[in-house]
Amino acid sequence: MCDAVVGIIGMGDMGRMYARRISQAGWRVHACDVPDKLEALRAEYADNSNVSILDSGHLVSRSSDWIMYAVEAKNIDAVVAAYGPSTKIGAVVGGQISTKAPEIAAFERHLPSDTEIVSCHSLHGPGVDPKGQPLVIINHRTSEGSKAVALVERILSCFKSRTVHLSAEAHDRITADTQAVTHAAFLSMGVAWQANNQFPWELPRYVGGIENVKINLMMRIYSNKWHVYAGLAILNPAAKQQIRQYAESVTALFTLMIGRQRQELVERVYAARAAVFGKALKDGEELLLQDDLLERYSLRTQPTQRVRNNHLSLLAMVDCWSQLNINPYDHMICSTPLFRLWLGITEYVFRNKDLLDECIETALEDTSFRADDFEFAHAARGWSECVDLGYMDAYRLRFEKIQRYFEPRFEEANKVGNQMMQVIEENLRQRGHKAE
Ligand SMILES: NC(=O)C1=CN([C@@H]2O[C@H](COP(=O)(O)OP(=O)(O)OC[C@H]3O[C@@H](n4cnc5c(N)ncnc54)[C@H](OP(=O)(O)O)[C@@H]3O)[C@@H](O)[C@H]2O)C=CC1
Ligand SMILES: O=C(O)C(=O)Cc1ccc(O)cc1
Repeated sequence: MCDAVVGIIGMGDMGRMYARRISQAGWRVHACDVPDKLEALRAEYADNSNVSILDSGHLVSRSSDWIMYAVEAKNIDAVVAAYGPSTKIGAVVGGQISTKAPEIAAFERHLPSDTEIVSCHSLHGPGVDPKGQPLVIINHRTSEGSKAVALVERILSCFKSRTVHLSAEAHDRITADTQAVTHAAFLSMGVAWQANNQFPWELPRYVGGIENVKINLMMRIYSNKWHVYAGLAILNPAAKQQIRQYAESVTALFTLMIGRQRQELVERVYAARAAVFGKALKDGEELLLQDDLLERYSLRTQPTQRVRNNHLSLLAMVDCWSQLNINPYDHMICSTPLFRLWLGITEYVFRNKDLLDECIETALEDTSFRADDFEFAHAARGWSECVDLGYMDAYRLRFEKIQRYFEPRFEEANKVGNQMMQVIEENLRQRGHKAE
């Protein structure tokens, strides 16, 4: 029974995805955006009688039973300050912000004290089918015997997502890893390739399934909006430390590589392997990914033979998890499609001893990756410093510079990347690797 009105404040990519699916399931949706987007939104929803575009968040707040804020993380405080006091008596409020600390702080600061707070986070982009993807529901403030959580669950059940209940704090700790650190690695790859003025798919050094994943996901991130990535890194209290550790792991391993410190490098990589992948796979359990599947998804026009790489970005990821005592498999409950691929290629390298030894050997003996690795280490430090200092504007400038460089190939990269993600997600599903 669709007996409640769903309010959506912020009709960007995520707000519109929610409005479309929730209204299709039969709920009435009251939504708004900034004034200069209202006309276009009214035209877009002219044929959808379940969606009403209202003039402002005041009108949405006073007429809706569950109000979901889907605005930029950096704006959440100002937007809740503006519309929060207009919340209908008895309504429940939540948000879609990727990091919950600033959202919850804004709710606590600006909502009437009797307003119940039940928030959510879909762990995927607006173009991904929510079916089977993790959906976090956060019961932050409800009264005894309240039906608020049940209402939100009922509204969101049309996504057929895999619901997980977490506190805001646990959500942020886990997504600092599955999102902020993961993005930091790919953002750094983009900076390094741009710094050396190269498109990796044109180089014989970057051939093979693992390289395809790196390139496609790097392109996917840079083709998106900077504010999503800046918000979830800079405003997540747990992200700073984790991104800093990733940068430190990259630097430490790179230093051992250029110093040709074989014994130290082997010991460090194998210690990290033992900590993260120490447990053997159980009977019947398989690797998340297979390289042959990934081989197909390349932006390259000419097929070429795979070249050995030291995979510094992957060695550093496992070192970082190990230094922070993180078991990435525990984080599958808040995994995005991107994180599953990242963990997949990392596991692929670390669970294959021959491949791992090849990485170490390449790291010590092959200097052809040095220039890229140097820029990668430098970039990882740069992103970490930017996040540490909390510089939104610097983040935006860094991000958009690289975005402009790769932009000519985004359309094609997104097509190839989407196919790759779909096939791999399907493959994971068939083999019973769920987002859990
Ligand atoms: N994109 C993604 O993959 C995902 C994003 N999220 C989270 O969802 C939230 C929204 O992201 P996304 O949809 O991608 O971002 P968008 O930029 O596409 O949408 C945000 C919308 O909110 C509008 N807005 C800003 N201020 C107000 C206001 N006062 N009243 C009404 N509308 C306002 C923005 O307008 P204007 O542009 O003029 O500021 C914009 O249209 C973010 O917090 C993000 O972290 C969560 C999961 C996935
Ligand atoms: O998969 C990713 O990490 C993405 O880049 C898409 C994304 C961005 C923000 C979110 O809060 C959830 C998913």
